Amino acid sequence: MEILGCLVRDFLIWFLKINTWKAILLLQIMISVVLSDVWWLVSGLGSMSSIAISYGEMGSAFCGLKSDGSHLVTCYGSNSAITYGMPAHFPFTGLTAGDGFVCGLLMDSNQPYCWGSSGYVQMGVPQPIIEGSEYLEISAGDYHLCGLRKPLGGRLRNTSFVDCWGYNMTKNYVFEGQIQSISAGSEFNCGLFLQNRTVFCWGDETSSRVISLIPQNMRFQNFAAGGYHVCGILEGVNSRVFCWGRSMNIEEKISVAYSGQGNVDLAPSDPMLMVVGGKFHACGIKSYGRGVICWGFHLQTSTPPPSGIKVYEMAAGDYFTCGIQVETSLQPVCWGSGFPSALPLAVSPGLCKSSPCAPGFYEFNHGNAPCKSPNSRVCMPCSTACPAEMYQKAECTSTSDRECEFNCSSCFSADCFSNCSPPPYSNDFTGKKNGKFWSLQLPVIVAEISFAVFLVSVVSLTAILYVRYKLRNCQCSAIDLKSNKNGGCGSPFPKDNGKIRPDLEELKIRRAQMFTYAELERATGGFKEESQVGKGSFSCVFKGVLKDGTVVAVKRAIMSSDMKKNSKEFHTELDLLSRLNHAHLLNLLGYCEEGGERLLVYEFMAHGSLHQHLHGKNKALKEQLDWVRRVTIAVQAARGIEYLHGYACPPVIHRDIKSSNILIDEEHNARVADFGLSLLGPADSGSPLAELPAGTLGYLDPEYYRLHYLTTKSDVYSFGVLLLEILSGRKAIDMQFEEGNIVEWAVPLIKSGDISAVLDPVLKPPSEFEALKRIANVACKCVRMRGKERPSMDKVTTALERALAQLMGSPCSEQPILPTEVVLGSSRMHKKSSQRSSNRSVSETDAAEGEDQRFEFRAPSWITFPSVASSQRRKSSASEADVDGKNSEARNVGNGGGGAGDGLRSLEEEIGPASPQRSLFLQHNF
Ligand SMILES: Nc1ncnc2c1ncn2[C@@H]1O[C@H](COP(=O)(O)OP(=O)(O)OP(=O)(O)O)[C@@H](O)[C@H]1O
Repeated sequence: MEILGCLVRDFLIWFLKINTWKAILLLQIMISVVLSDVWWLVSGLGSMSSIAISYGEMGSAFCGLKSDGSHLVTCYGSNSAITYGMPAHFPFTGLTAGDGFVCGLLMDSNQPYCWGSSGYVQMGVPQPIIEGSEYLEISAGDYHLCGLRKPLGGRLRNTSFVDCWGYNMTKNYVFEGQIQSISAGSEFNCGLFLQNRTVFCWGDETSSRVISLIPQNMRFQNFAAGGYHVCGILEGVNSRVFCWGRSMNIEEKISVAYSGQGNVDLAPSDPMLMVVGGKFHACGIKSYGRGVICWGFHLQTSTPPPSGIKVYEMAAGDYFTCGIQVETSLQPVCWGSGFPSALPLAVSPGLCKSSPCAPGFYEFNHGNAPCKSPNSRVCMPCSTACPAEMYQKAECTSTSDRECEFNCSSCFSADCFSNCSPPPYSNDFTGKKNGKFWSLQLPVIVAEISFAVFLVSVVSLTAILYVRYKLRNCQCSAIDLKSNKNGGCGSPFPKDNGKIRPDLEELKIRRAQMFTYAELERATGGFKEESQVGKGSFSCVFKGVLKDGTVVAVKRAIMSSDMKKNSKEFHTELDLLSRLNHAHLLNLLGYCEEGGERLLVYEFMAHGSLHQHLHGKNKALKEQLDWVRRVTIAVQAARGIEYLHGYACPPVIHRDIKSSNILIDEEHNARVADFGLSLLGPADSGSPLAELPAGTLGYLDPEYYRLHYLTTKSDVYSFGVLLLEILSGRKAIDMQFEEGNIVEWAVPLIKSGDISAVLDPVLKPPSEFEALKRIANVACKCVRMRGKERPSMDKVTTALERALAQLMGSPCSEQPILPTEVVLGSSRMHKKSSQRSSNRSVSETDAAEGEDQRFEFRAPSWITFPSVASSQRRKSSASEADVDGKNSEARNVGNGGGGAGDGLRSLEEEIGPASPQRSLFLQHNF
């Protein structure tokens, strides 16, 4: 509701910002929805078309079928493997492209042929291929290609066959029902059933959620998959676009707005002829006038789509899109980021077909015929019915598009007026024609003006009332605060009143406060050495006392030229950080940014860090940390991380879970610190999406370190190392032992059943030894080499809670009684949906189900949830038994935990190089 309120308010503000006349026109246009029915054509990130765009680390390249009708291909771009490796003499029916490669459907054999380079799809005719198989359409995702086989007759006429090649996809898929077309997204594919016009998808939906979000009852004319979303044009009169997936919704808009890196526009309501999908955006050709409109994510540096031109064919790369303009000798124009805006080659505006154009299409002919063969032609979809204010001058025929003209007697848009106005210098008001014009238009204009005045009055009145209402509310809350606290003296954060200590709980749910450098300097006694309580790689931490008596920890960045950061980004990120709110996260209270100084102000943790307890010089501290305390700390830290992954909005990957970032407060409760620091890391490359792995040696997830594949499971790995550290009392890396790496030392011992060899010799083994065994098994699962095989944090938390209950001698470990029940953010809002297809294929069903490794959108974190009992939470965890160590560890022995070295070696072969841009986009924005 709050979000809706914000949107309505934003809309009103924006509405008032634009001038009244425009506002009225807009309102009228909104009121008059154009009813239309269209046939059209689509092409996506990888769908087949006469043009295709390859993208990726090797550079981008545009390929198209030549405009002379020869069906030969021509390419342009910075990926030389594509431009030089292009098979110049093979005629193709259509093209598609993925990350680093382009594929064409060979005209002669109807088989795909690829060129460029890909670690996953074989270049040439992809292998293995069923001999003699012929394809109707091909479509490429990031690292795979799929082909829809030509339909068979007989009893198989209602069965469709799709063959795929590439990363995680090499399979022959069989579907019940006739598929009209397919379109590949980044790591998934979708198809449109011919009969019931529903879309189904299959593949990996981890990052996109396109499978679980498929609209069940919507019928589509056609559709296109993008990187992490799908957009389709709905059947019916208004040909509206409907999109689903991760990059297209309102949460994205909010999260991207907070990250300050770009914008997310929502899908338009205009009738569309065609849509294409880029990595995180989509573009469509409007049904009338063939203008382009784009939505979804766009970087702030993106060039907007061209206006005032007619586009006939479109294809999308990752962050840009190109279209063919017939008016400029069939040369492509491009917009977005990372590609030239005009390309020096002429390409066909559509695929040549040998059959006559179907109803709703007309034969394209713009001077010279685009197809060489006299019997083939490019068929273009007819524009939809004429928009409001226009009447149909000529119908769509087999050779020409529908023609519409403005109806000058019912103008209400600027376009219409300018079209209907008499030409300049003939403004003769006494003229017959003009006299007629004005006699027709005058009543309309008068009505428009009266309506405008009325509308402006209503909107202004509403705005004034709204502002007054808000102001009154603010005053009330200020008064409330005053009266509630300290007999009405001072603001809730009394910077200037040294006597009043602010309520920390209240601070938690508010944004971070800005401090002056002088204030913090005073609080820490001039950052004197005695105030220093810790030191990190990039900062020193000082204990300080604010003017009001609040004890705080002030983290002061060590000054370096690299630390210069865009001030706006700094604020945006602080804003994000200050929205995290959980009992087991260290709260950010404020910040200071003055000159080169960067200071963060946190709650002070009286008992320092877990690292100090486990590995500090004071041995007594380690002994004081008995098994119950250690496991309690583990449970609480797990809850904090679980919140970051599952409930913070946008979710946060911590990236630096380690014992020195687990702080212990006055009541001996654990708090995860340094969260979101990834968001505060130096931004330098100009591209918001490029960054190198960061973290601490010994805790760093090998998958992330080696392949830059960053997901929430990277934190799970680090947490596994932390668990081993808690159990053994050893440092993550300690070269005084023969086996210096804790994972390589502990995992084989645990797997061989020798848990006692791992336990900290400083403590006696507890009577409930099984509980520690359970935790050791959880730790082993967390440090598995492949992220997909690690449990998610919610499952880890549940398993640890049970172990803690057992350790505390609870008679029923299914109902753990916890020392400190989490108060905030522990309600599970969304049940995770399993990876599934709405129309399962035969071969899909035997595919192994991986662990969840994804982000999910949750209610915003600043909305606090009622506490939910652990047993309740457990119900939503699907397969915790696996985490609990009661089964299948043996099954996973070969998966890495035991043989870390082997796992690392085979990792790059087994796991695709997650596009760093993709993972970092997710990391930054979701
Ligand atoms: N809020 C706090 N209250 C009390 N002590 C703190 C607080 N924050 C940090 N410290 C202490 O300061 C130390 C350094 O913290 P900091 O976050 O700067 O570095 P780190 O996480 O240990 O290392 P790195 O920056 O290399 O990751 C911590 O280990 C802890 O002992």
